[in-house]
Amino acid sequence: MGAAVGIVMGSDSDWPVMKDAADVLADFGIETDVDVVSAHRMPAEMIDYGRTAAERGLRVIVAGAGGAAHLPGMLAAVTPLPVIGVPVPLQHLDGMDSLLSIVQMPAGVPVATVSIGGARNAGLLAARILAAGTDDGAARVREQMVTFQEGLRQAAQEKGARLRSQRGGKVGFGA
Ligand SMILES: Nc1c(C(=O)O)ncn1[C@@H]1O[C@H](COP(=O)(O)O)[C@@H](O)[C@H]1O
Repeated sequence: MGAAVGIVMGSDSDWPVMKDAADVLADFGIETDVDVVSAHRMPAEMIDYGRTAAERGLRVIVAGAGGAAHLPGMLAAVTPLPVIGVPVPLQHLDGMDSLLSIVQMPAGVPVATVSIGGARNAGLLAARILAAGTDDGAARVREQMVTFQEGLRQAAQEKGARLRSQRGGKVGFGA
């Protein structure tokens, strides 16, 4: 089977952030296709990528960009697939520029925007979108997600236990 999730970014300089999306999807055994696609610098190829994404078998696109981040919104304009936008923080403005560029989409063209630098959550959201299907593959991802969530619950409980023991039992509900 080909890649179900396309991970694209405006430049290879975004990869240290965007890698987290690829890594968590690999943990779920979900195949990804990674590339640099820039709305600003290669508009024709970007439109082509978005227009052909669904027919190439992609089911979700994760798009990250920094600064004036038009890439996620422009992809959402030309594909019927769900697009998850990742604001990439740059040296100036700490990613606020990118966040506001991605999140403030006009009505009719949704981009699901995660937090600044939140590529791991973008990957997890892509997995959840795939898990919402009715096929066997979706059921498999759903089961894995439940196991993943159980891991989060256990880790949070351990954090509480550690803190309570450091404080001699003086924190926690009703302390
Ligand atoms: N925001 C965009 C777009 C776009 O939205 O089309 N294309 C490149 N970029 C961003 O420019 C930043 C600097 O890129 P360089 O490091 O290549 O100079 C990157 O964060 C990229 O996502």
